[in-house]
Amino acid sequence: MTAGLQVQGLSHAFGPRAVLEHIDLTLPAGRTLALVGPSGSGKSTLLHLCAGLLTVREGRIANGFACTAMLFQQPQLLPWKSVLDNIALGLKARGVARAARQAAARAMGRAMGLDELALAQFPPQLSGGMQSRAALARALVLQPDLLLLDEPFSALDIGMRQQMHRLLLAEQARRPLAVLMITHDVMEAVALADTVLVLAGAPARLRWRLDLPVPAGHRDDAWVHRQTARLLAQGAVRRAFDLPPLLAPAPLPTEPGFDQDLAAGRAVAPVQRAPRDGCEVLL
Ligand SMILES: Nc1ncnc2c1ncn2[C@@H]1O[C@H](COP(=O)(O)OP(=O)(O)OP(=O)(O)O)[C@@H](O)[C@H]1O
Repeated sequence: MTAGLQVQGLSHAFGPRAVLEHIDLTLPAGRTLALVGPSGSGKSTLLHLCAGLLTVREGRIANGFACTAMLFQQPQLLPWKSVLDNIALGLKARGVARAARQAAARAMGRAMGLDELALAQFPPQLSGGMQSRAALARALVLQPDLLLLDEPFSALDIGMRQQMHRLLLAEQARRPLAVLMITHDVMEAVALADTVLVLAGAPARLRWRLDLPVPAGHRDDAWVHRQTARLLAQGAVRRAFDLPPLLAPAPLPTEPGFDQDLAAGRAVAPVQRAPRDGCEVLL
């Protein structure tokens, strides 16, 4: 039985065009892994392969989680169903009786900040932020142990986005929910993830890995800003995003964090625990 999500030697091509090459990653229970990279680098392709929406042709993906849910860039709520019924959709598909699924959907919707009026409305009547809450509730009501996030918060303003982050972190504080997320927003990745992986190149490989030892629930804005600056100061990361070199590199923050240049020496060895603070690093 596979523990967590394991991706080994994964490559993918669309026709003659190679998109991903030799991707290795591991996501254990309760951890968050964020994939960042330039547009078109294959983040969605990798996520869709993990979700089973694309067929793996080279390499291996083993998903040992019992229940996987996914959130897309658009909330994708059914406009002809009430918000409550939208949240309950997955439970209906599982065959849960109407009264039980509505009770569970109501409780999750309320936990996501949707009041009775919002639950009774139809999706087009809600703001984008409320629709995002409904989409998150629809995923979490299934009690997934793996959540795949395909930039679901990208259209939200910064305040709304942070509210969504808090809801997600609250769920992770309650139970060991693993999250694999892709985002364009490096700061969002640093705010939420235990590990940030930078994907770049054509075909894309993992170029950089940053392990963040402070639990996401204990990070403040200043810490996130410093760690983001630290990541974006790395030459390999700047090259990945086609950013010009820094003229006068600022001193890197002294907080612990483990940077790994994955492009230098591709031999990926077993994952080991770093004794200093329990972060996992590729050695
Ligand atoms: N179904 C497909 N058929 C052919 N090419 C595809 C398909 N899906 C994606 N691609 C190509 O694969 C490459 C990677 O696309 P992908 O959407 O995975 O990148 P991304 O990093 O998620 O991009 P973005 O950040 O802009 O969403 C792109 O060049 C894209 O055009």
